[in-house]
Amino acid sequence: MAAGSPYGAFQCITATFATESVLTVQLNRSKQRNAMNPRMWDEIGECFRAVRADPDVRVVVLSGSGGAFSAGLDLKESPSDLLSSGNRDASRQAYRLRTLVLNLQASFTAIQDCDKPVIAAVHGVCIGSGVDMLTACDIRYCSADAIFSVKEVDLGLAADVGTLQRLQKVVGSDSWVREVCFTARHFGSDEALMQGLVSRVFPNPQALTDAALELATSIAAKSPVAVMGTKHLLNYSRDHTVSEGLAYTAVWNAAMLQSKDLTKAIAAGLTKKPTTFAKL
Ligand SMILES: CC/C=C\C=C\CC(=O)SCCNC(=O)CCNC(=O)[C@H](O)C(C)(C)COP(=O)(O)OP(=O)(O)OC[C@H]1O[C@@H](n2cnc3c(N)ncnc32)[C@H](O)[C@@H]1OP(=O)(O)O
Repeated sequence: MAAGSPYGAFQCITATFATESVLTVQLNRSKQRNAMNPRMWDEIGECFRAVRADPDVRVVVLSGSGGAFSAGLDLKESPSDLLSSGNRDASRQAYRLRTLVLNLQASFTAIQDCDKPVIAAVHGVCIGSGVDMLTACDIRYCSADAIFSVKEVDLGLAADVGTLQRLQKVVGSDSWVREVCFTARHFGSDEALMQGLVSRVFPNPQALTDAALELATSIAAKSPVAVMGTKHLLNYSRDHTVSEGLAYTAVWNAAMLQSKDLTKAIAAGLTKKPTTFAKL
C-alpha cells in the first residue's frame, strides 16, 4: 500500500487494490460475523468518501471476511445513544438519535454517491444493516450459501439506514418487499435471484470472488468518464421523473461529450484495437 494511502488506517474494514484500479473493500470483523460496530460504520463512510476523491479507483468490490457478509448492527457494541437516554429530556434525546441515524445513513449513502461502480459479493449471512448496505451498491452478486434477512422488525424497529428506501427501487415486487420487511424471514440465494436482489448466483464463495473481480476488471478498462457518468445518471434518473432525468442528462452530457475518451473509444471500435483511458 502506498505511503499516505487513505485506506491504510482502518481497523474494522480492509481496503486493498486487487489491480491498479480495482479496490477490494472487506468488512473485517469475521469473529463477530462482520457485525457493524460504531467504528466499522465510520470507516465505511470514510472509505467510500476517499474512493470518490481517488482517481486511481475505478471500481470497488465489497465483501465480508470469514464466513459471512454481515450480521448487521453490532448488538453488543451499538452506539451509546441508541439504547440509553442518560436521563436527557425527550427533545434532546430525540435530537441526538436523529443525528446518530443520519450519520449511519450517510455511511451507506457514501457508497451510492462515490461515483465508481460498487459490486457487492455476498456469501453467508447478510442480515439487517447488511441488507441496507447491499441496496446502496450498484451490482449485487452472491454465492449459493447466501442467506438474507431484513431483520429490523424482530428488534422492534423500522429499518432506518436504507432498505425501506432503496429495496423497492432495486427489486420489482412491492408485495415481496413488504413481505420480507414485515416478517424478517430468512430467504436464500435462489429467491434473491428470482426477485432481482442479486443478478447472479455462484456455486461457492471462491467462484463469487473470481466473478466479481473479473467483472470489476472489465468495467475498469472502460472510459472512467463514461462509467462515472452512467452511475451518476442512473442514480439521478432513478430518483426523478423520466423528463427530469432526460433534461439533466442533456446538460450533463453537454460537458461530458467533449471528452477525448469519445473519439478514442470510437477509433478503437472502428479499428478493432484495444485502447486505454486516462484516470479521472
Ligand atoms: C439506528 C439503528 C441502525 C441500524 C440498525 C440495524 C438493525 C440490524 O442490523 S438488525 C440485525 C441485527 N443482527 C442480528 O440480529 C443477527 C444476530 N446474530 C445471529 O443471528 C447469528 O449470530 C448469525 C449472524 C446468524 C450467525 O450465526 P452463527 O454462524 O451460528 O454464529 P454465532 O455463533 O451466532 O456468532 C459468532 C459470534 O458473532 C457474534 N455475533 C453475531 N452476530 C452479531 C451481532 N449482530 N452483533 C454482535 N455480535 C454478533 C456472536 O455473538 C458470536 O460471538 P461469540 O463471542 O463467539 O459468542
